[in-house]
Amino acid sequence: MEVKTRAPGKIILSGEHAVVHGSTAVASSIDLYTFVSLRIATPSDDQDSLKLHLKDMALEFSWPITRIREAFPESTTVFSSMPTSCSMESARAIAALVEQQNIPEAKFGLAPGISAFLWLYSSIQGYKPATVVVSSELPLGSGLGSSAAFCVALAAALLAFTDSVLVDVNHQGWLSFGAKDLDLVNKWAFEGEKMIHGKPSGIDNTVSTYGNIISFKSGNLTHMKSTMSLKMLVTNTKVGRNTKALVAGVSERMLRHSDAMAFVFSAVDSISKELTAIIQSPTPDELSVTEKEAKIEELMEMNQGLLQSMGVSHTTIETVLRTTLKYKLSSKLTGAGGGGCVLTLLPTCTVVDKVIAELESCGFQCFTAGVGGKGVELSFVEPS
Ligand SMILES: Nc1ncnc2c1ncn2[C@@H]1O[C@H](COP(=O)(O)OP(=O)(O)OP(=O)(O)O)[C@@H](O)[C@H]1O
Ligand SMILES: C[C@@](O)(CCO)CC(=O)[O-]
Ligand SMILES: [Mg+2]
Repeated sequence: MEVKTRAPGKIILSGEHAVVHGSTAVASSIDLYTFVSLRIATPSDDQDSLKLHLKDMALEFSWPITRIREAFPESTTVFSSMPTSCSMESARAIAALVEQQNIPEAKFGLAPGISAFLWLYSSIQGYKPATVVVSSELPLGSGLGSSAAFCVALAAALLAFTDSVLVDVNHQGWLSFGAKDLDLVNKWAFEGEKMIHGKPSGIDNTVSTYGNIISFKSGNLTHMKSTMSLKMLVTNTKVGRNTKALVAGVSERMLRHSDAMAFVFSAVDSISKELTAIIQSPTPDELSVTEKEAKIEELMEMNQGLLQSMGVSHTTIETVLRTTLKYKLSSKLTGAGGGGCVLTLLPTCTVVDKVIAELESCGFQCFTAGVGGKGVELSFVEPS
């Protein structure tokens, strides 16, 4: 028996970085997914290793089960219902397991993801030989939550073969988890995110797990009932960056200028709260769709200004802002910034061809994202 899971990426409409420091943020899942398939080996497979295949990168890793057992002598599957943080000792053992794999230098950025995989696997499945295959529609390290989608899809697949969750193995097609099981997937995914981001707020794994549009503050999620359809253009500047380093940079600025940064974070909190109210306010009783869109655009511009003051914008992001403004469109970075992706609100009836052509002539890549779909799902596949 094999299980396949898919977990969506996300966009942050307002509040990235400030959310790490306790402000409200608003995020939505998008219709681009990371897929994980897990096949636990049976005795007839004669397999005594744990294999990880990163399909998009054409990379395959393999660890003898004896090495996994030595690295995690405490690990047993009884822990699968108790999400646990990776200890310093386990982190050292994982670093040694990753080092042995001789990752090509250009792909060193994958090491934190592989470490998260080893922690989640050994904690949830223990010492079983298995093959895990990962593929993704999301650009990695671009602000669309690839790390969270990876951890959520992985946690979901690993938990599907434990007694800690209740799933119907005979169901045909994509299947959702129950509410309690989603909570468990989310908690384990957060443990993985910690190994990739250092100090994540939890918003990315939460929106990838539950889907939809959410508002999030201090670890608490509120599902939003949007009364309008939001159309977003996503522009990938293709400038690589690392969320962990950017989050650490904002925290350092916070330590240097704590009073000023507290005001910045508080302003972001107000922006997210106002955005939450607009997205959910009934139409046309209060505001027309056009009025709502104009308000959202203004809030996005204000949020972008505050992100600049946190030090996480980038010259390429500024180029996207200037270009879209020529077409009277408002934009902000999304995710950790420092490059990566920029969001542009596309108000009703906007013609996008010209702005996309101009952005792509700068070497950027544009696409429109389906906003607010389902969260993580799973599907059981019979062996061929
Ligand atoms: N499909 C995948 N396969 C393997 N590793 C992955 C995959 N997706 C993400 N990762 C891991 O996550 C890292 C990228 O995470 P990072 O948090 O820096 O960017 P992001 O999640 O795409 O953006 P943001 O956090 O701003 O939304 C990769 O370098 C890798 O370690
Ligand atoms: C930059 C950040 O706010 C969002 C990254 O998508 C980090 C986090 O909340 O964990
Ligand atoms: Mg990430």
